[in-house]
Parts: sequence; C-alpha cells; structure tokens
Amino acid sequence: MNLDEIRRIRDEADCLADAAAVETALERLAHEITTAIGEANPIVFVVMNGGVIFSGQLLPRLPFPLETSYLHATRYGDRTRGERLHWRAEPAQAVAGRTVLVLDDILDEGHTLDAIVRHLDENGAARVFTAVLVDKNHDRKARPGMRANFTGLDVADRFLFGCGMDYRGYWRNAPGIYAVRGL
Ligand SMILES: O=P(O)(O)OC[C@H]1O[C@H](OP(=O)(O)OP(=O)(O)O)[C@H](O)[C@@H]1O
Ligand SMILES: Nc1nc2[nH]cnc2c(=O)[nH]1
Repeated sequence: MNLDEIRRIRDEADCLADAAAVETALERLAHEITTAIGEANPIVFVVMNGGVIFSGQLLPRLPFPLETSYLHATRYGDRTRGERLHWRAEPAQAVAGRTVLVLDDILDEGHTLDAIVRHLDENGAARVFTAVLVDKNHDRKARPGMRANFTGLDVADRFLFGCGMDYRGYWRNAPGIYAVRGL
C-alpha cells in the first residue's frame, strides 16, 4: 500500500461529522440505549472490525450491567462495494433467551446487520436490538425504510472512513466521519 496515497486520502477528505459531533451523538445514544435495555441484563456483540471504535467509545457510557462479546461478518473487505457476506467469527456466546444488542459502525445497505440479526434470532435470542454510529441516506437498503433501533448520525451517500470505518484498511482511527473525495 502506498502510504503517500493513504495520507492524501485523509488530507483531501470532506469531514461530515467532527469528533465533537460524534461525542454528542454517543451521549444521546447511551441515554436512549440505557432507557430501552438498562434493566434487561443484555449481552452486547461488537461487529468486528468496524464496530470496535464505536463500541470502545459507547460501552463506557452505559451505566448498567451487561456482558460483551464479538462476532465478525464482512462483505466489503478492502473494497468500496459490498459483496457476499462472509462469517469470519460466529457468536461464541449462547444467546438463547437473552436480550442482545449489536453494535456496528455503519448501516449502509443493511445486508450485514440483517444477516446478523437473523442469525441471533435463529439461535433463540429473546430480543435483538441494533445500534450504529452512522446510517447512510439512500434508497438501496436491504429492506425499504430499514433502520437500526439506535442511530447516532445520518450521513450522505458517500464512501466513508473514520470512527472504525476504513479506507483500504486504513483510517479506522480517524476521530470523525470523513467522506473520500470523489466517492
Ligand atoms: O450495511 P452494509 O452495506 O451491509 O455494510 C455495513 C458493513 O460494512 C462494514 O463492514 P465490512 O464488510 O467492511 O467489514 P470490516 O468491518 O471487517 O471492515 C461495516 O463495518 C458494516 O459491518
Ligand atoms: N469504510 C466503509 N465501510 C463501509 N461499509 C459499508 N459502507 C461503508 C462505507 O461507506 N465506508
């Protein structure tokens, strides 16, 4: 990978939400989630890799007992278009009868979250809630009008990086939501 190109992508990107806007969204999400499932003894699944930054920032804001785990389903890899979903790690923790919260960075077309929710339902979860940091505005959702139960920010239909989202494997660490110039 050409690091000059990677640096140029960051320098030329459009900032759609800065770190302060992300913090504000996280505070609101934490409040909404606490109200909804604060008494439910949930198990929280982080969707690797993209969900890791979002989860790392959100979980310490949730002031109630919860268990954490992870799963890995991917359909983009290093590409900017989604393909068939691959399970790299199915949930290892039993979910039967449990309230489950799934945390991911983005709901784009929604195929990833749809498959994850289906998998958890099939394994007997009592209730499955989803939370995403960003939802992309377009009409290509897996189901018309599809939304997560909790959404941090609604953003333009661009190719995004930052806060867990990568550009060719890089810039998950960028502290806001950025759109690649021209994409
Ligand atoms: O709503 P969709 O169109 O299905 O896309 C959303 C998914 O795409 C990204 O994952 P990716 O496949 O890039 O895997 P990664 O997080 O491991 O990079 C992101 O983290 C979501 O999980
Ligand atoms: N990095 C990144 N991953 C995605 N997965 C689905 N949409 C996106 C996006 O805009 N950026």
